[in-house]
Amino acid sequence: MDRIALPVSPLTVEAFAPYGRVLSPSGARDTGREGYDIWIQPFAAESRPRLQIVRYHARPFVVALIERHLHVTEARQPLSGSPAIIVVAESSDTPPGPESLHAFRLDGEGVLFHRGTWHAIDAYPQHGSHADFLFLSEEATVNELFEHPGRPPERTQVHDFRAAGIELVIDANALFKKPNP
Ligand SMILES: NC(=O)N[C@@H](O)C(=O)O
Repeated sequence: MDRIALPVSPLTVEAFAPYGRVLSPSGARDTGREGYDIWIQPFAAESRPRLQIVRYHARPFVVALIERHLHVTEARQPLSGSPAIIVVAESSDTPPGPESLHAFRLDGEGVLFHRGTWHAIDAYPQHGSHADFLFLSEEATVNELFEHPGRPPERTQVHDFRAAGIELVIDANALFKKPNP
């Protein structure tokens, strides 16, 4: 098994742009009224939206499976629990290599994936027992994955690094490297 370390990058609008948007009230508002600003986010789904709360339990910082959803721009907003690390790669028809994966730490700010952005099926709580997220997806994608887990999904593409003989280990130490002043 080839063991490859994945450094963790600070979550910034620019750094995350290839994978999606950071959900934060930044830049000019889109609409609103006196004393009330609205930033419209480009969420898109081809079936009914599905709002979920997802609890990621603490787990080893090892990435085995990644996936991408072809018919929804999935959104995740931290709710409670520990900051958590997500692993992403740009949308591509063929699965990305380890060199194309990037890990980001979500600590308060959420993200909206571009359609088809590859992501680890897990998020990795940095400490403690779990990390809870508000999770916006679509009914058809979620039902395929969780109501019919034995059936190969049509709306989601999955890739198994473990089956390819690759063990991806998130480099948690990089979390503590402060950006250069
Ligand atoms: N939970 C959910 O709707 N989808 C997951 O497969 C995911 O992490 O994208």
